[in-house]
Amino acid sequence: MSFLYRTPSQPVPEQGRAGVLLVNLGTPDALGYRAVRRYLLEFLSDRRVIEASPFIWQPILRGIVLATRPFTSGANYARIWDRTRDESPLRTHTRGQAEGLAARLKDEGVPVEWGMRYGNPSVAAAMDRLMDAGCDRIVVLPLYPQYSATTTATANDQVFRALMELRRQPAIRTVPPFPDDARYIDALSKSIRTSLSALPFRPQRLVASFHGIPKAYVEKGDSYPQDCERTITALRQSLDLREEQMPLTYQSRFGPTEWIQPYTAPFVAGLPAEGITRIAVVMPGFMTDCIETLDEIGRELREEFMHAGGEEFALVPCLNASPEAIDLIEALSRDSLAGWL
Ligand SMILES: C=CC1=C(C)c2cc3[nH]c(cc4nc(cc5[nH]c(cc1n2)c(C)c5CCC(=O)O)C(CCC(=O)O)=C4C)c(C)c3C=C
Ligand SMILES: [Fe+2]
Ligand SMILES: [Fe+2]
Repeated sequence: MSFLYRTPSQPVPEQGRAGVLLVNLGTPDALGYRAVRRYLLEFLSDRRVIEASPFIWQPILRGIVLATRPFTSGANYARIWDRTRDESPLRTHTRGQAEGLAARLKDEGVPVEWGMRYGNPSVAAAMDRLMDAGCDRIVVLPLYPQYSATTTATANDQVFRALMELRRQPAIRTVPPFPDDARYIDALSKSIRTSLSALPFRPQRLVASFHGIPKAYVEKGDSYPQDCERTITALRQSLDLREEQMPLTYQSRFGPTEWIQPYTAPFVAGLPAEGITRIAVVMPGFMTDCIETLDEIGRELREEFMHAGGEEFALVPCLNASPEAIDLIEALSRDSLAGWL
């Protein structure tokens, strides 16, 4: 294999061709220690995710963390795994979003591919397929509404890493984050209203839980919490809810350092003591359901809330491949395809 080894199998049409690449986080290929370990090793070796010096972090990762975490995470993945498709929900829903978008863009001859920052299908393979379809310009849509260096930036890094191996590079447009885009807020509002109206109880609180990041990253300039604030402010306005009725919290803390607060779990566990025993939880930062929404919130947090005296707990599903999600993804893609069709 030589440097600059990838050459597309199809020529670019004379008038050029645009394609769209959806990029999501990634998920293990299978259940079991080896597959979960491989995924966690790649994920947690990303220096945008763990900024500590690799000389200090890699021995800890390869020693303590990967000796234990694949077992605990693997048990959690086993609870949410789709046994029929033999894959995790994040992969199913990401594929569903790509297929939904492909159907919308088919008549205009715009191919759509999807790739994962960690694991499979890889971003490089997805890029190859677009180039093989004759694309010379690609819209990259990282599936994160709120910007973070730990997600959006590393997804884009992976795209540009793939470009480094191409003799003939396509033009790239990366879709900006969309924390308070009206079309995103509308899709969320609609999905929340539908979920809440089907509940057999009336929640006293609609808790919004976003994935957290280390506080130090924010102090160094990651604008992620500002984007989460923009989302929640727009969402409260759209649903006509006050701050107290729809509090903002952060979940999924990893490691011993301080992360951005308030933390979802203690916040929710403290609600019954204040007379709040019926809640619904929405996770607007996740475009697809995954281990963090279905297991950490849907199981773990539910148990903690009930144990603390809660009576009713509902989970609002993520947008996944719903028609509202496809409308949103299509609109965002078309913004960046402008002038290319
Ligand atoms: C320092 C560690 C981590 C940071 C920073 C982080 C940021 C971050 N992550 C998401 C979205 C997802 N994370 C998911 C899983 C997951 N996240 C971490 C760690 C950090 N995330 C780990 C170790 C894991 C693996 C699961 C586990 O072992 O607990 C997922 C789900 C993947 C799946 O397969 O279902 C998503 C999605 C965001 C949005 C974010 C920062 C804004
Ligand atoms: Fe994460
Ligand atoms: Fe988690």
